[in-house]
Amino acid sequence: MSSLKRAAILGGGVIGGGWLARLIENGVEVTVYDPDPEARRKLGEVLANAERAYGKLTLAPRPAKGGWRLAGSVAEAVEGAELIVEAVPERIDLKHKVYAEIETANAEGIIASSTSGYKPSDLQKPLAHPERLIVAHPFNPVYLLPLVEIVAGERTDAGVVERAKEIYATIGMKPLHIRKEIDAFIADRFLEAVWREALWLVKDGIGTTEEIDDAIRFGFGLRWAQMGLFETYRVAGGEAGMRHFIAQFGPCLKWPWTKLMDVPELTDELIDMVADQSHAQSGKYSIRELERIRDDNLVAIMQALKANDWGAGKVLADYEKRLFALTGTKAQDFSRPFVTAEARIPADWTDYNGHMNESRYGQLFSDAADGAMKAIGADQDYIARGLSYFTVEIHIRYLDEAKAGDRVTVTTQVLEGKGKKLRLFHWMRHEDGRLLATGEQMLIHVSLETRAACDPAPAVAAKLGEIAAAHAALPLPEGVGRAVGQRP
Ligand SMILES: NC(=O)C1=CN([C@@H]2O[C@H](COP(=O)(O)OP(=O)(O)OC[C@H]3O[C@@H](n4cnc5c(N)ncnc54)[C@H](O)[C@@H]3O)[C@@H](O)[C@H]2O)C=CC1
Ligand SMILES: C[N+](C)(C)CC(=O)CC(=O)[O-]
Repeated sequence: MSSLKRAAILGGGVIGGGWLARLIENGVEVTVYDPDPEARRKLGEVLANAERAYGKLTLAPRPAKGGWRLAGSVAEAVEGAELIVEAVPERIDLKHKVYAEIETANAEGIIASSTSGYKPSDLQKPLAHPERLIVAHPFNPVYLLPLVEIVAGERTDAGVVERAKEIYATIGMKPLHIRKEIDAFIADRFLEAVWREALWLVKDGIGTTEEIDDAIRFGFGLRWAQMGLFETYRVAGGEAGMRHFIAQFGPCLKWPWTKLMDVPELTDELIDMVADQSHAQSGKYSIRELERIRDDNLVAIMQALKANDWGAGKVLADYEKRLFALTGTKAQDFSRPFVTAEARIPADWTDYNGHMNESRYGQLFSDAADGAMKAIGADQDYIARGLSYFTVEIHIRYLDEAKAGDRVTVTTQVLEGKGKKLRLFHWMRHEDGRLLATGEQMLIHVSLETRAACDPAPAVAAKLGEIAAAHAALPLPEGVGRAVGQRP
């Protein structure tokens, strides 16, 4: 889906692994370099968690997963890559060393540093081609959180910034262009402030790590996830909004409500205190388990926000719209059964029998009916004009099992398409062509205003008539007109 075909990742740790997952889940081929002998195992575990989370996040038809491999050197990894993601540890000498190695093998790819705080002008200083370096600062888990802060250095080419923004948008992200360079950009200045304050609160014995986390997650953390800070405080000002808020709470800014001017020294005693409290708080889970808990919660939050077309949920909705539009524009031969739905089965579609639950077959056939409606021009715009189709009957035959992660495709034949009636026959197949289920479905064209049956608009009737006439020449599908309990 992304016009980006090939990327390289240097550093396959927490952030490099997250980038790898996001890129391959969007069909990009990736080569990774990481000197850690454990890199393959660690990346494999991150990718398994990411696949699970992505499957829950969206059902939109994503492209076939991109492949990935480990390279033996930086030079080997970056060869031919359009995007070079640098995710090595936060040390500028190391980053400069890696850039020098990149320059021996790749002169054109965008170098996108994941740095949490170095200014791009400092990062690009020793480069022969500094114009192609940007900061693209992501947030953990990179495969789920949409924000990426894009920062250009003094010598970055404006075209590189634009191309990078386009790439990140197509892989489901929200590129936020930070127009002025500053250490730690926007988000990390915040996180750093909160982190410093929290360390003081632990050191001074005001709260444990768990109590501090509770203060965030039961209260303002929920507000921040959906409205940020300024909008939240505007609302907190009541009807008089921001001006009243500042009038009321402005004086506190001069009271001793923060320790931000001072940083607690990271003594062994403080480190032990934080680490021990953190272990008491959540040591019963492994890090991978905690990642899965975090991912499930993030998916639920983003889906809730999507339902409200708001914030991170709107980014998800726009990403899905783009994916659906791409499927819609695929050239199809409508004289034969055509593709109406595609999906990779998410883990939570499976049930206690260890396979896709029966209700999800119905969901996929419902998606297929939407695909057929789109094919005849009964799309979102048409529905917005007050016309649509309602399903009045469906008969499903469950012929095989599908497991989490399986890719399935539905093709559809129009059995009848005249006047108000639309009768469809769907085949759901595994990737290798094995039949998984069939569905025969009757839909009736309706006015959404009167909720009663009516004829379709002329353009839809004409397109449907064209496809129905072509399909009338095809043999009737095996299984048409089947009733429950009927033997073959
Ligand atoms: N962990 C976080 O929450 C975030 C980190 N970042 C930034 O991402 C970058 C990477 O951080 P993490 O992934 O957290 O670190 P990490 O320690 O998890 O991973 C770094 C990886 O780089 C590898 N590495 C070391 N030298 C290398 C070299 N010469 N070439 C290739 N790989 C090499 C290491 O083996 C390791 O696997 C840093 O710049 C950091 O500031 C950005 C956003 C969030
Ligand atoms: C702690 N940190 C500075 C590495 C955090 C980030 O850079 C972003 C994040 O994911 O929190």
